[in-house]
Amino acid sequence: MEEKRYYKLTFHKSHRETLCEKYINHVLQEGKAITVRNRQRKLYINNPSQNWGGYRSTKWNHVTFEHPASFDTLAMDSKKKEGIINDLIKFSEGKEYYAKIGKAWKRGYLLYGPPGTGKSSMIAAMANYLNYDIYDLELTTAKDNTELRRLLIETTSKSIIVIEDIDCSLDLTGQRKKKKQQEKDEEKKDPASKMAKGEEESSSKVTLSGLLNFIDGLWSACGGERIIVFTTNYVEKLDPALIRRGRMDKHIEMSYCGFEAFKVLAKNYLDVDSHELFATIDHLLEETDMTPADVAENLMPKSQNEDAETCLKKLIEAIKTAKEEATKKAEEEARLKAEKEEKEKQEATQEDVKVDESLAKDVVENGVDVVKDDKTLGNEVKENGVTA
Ligand SMILES: Nc1ncnc2c1ncn2[C@@H]1O[C@H](COP(=O)(O)OP(=O)(O)OP(=O)(O)O)[C@@H](O)[C@H]1O
Repeated sequence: MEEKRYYKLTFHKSHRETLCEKYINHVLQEGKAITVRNRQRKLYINNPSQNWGGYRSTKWNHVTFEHPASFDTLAMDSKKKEGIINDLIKFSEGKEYYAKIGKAWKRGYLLYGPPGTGKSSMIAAMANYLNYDIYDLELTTAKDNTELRRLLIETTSKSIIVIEDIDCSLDLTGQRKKKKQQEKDEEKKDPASKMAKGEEESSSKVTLSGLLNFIDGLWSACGGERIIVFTTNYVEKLDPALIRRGRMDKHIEMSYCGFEAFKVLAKNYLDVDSHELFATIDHLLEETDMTPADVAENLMPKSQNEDAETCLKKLIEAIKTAKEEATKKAEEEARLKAEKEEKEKQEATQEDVKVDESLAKDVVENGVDVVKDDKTLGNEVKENGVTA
């Protein structure tokens, strides 16, 4: 049995009011805050449903969440960062507000940007900032919408539910309408294909509507205080229904490393606030797309002998190389494009020649017609002339 511990307070009766009204309340609130602060946060990962049955089995496996990322270590534009922090604070303190406006206490974030720009780091920073658990939902592991619902009902409040690379998880992209049309066309040609597909679909599919229901549905009102995060490298591929405001309330672009983001990394990795090489780096980063992950990798000292200056020089070389590669790539792309255009032009000319040839043939034939027509006309004129 849990040991019950207590403290005995002795005080003069003149302090009775202060003690009962203020002090005890303060102690209770501090106690709760300490419990929250010391709570070990967890990272949950969903189990495939064949492992759900049996003794002690669960839908989610968990490990202790110990990612060190924070908003201080996150390299991005400071105003943008501040905006996100304020948004999170407003959300986490918004219980009454959400109740007042009649909305479930949840918020959706869409994080998009190229690989290595810090989407995962941002999620970790959010969880650390708010002291929330993370549910890393692997959609392809869920067999269908019912399983998805059962998984979500088991999530607890004060949590971030993450679906990474949503564009790869399922066929939830803007392509679905085109694909449906294609399928319809195929079915018209081969009705048997419909049946085969039906079986396939029922064996494993979380659908777009299932996912939308997951975001909007009634379940999300149970317990509240949940953040839903989708990440993607290709925001333009996603179905607009999935990311419209109200579902994904805040869209956050994680972009290539700018000078401000670089300064955060330089401070974190090298403990340097300013350096004469900063101006060169600022200039180079303006012209070159480099992810914070690449910048960080170059800034990290690889041996005891590498000091801040060596690492900054290393970074300058890396950006220059990246710039050269980008230029070469752009030139190659331009060359291929020009080649393609030239080929298309030639094909069009050949097509024109063919058209000209067949036209010439027609003209020869039509020429005969014209002669014939002329004859007819001549006759008519003659006749008219006679009539006249
Ligand atoms: N904005 C950033 N601030 C600080 N570190 C970053 C940032 N972006 C990337 N990094 C560093 O690069 C590593 C990879 O970044 P991260 O996994 O967060 O990127 P990602 O955008 O989620 O990539 P992917 O799309 O491939 O999952 C991180 O561990 C971190 O060290």
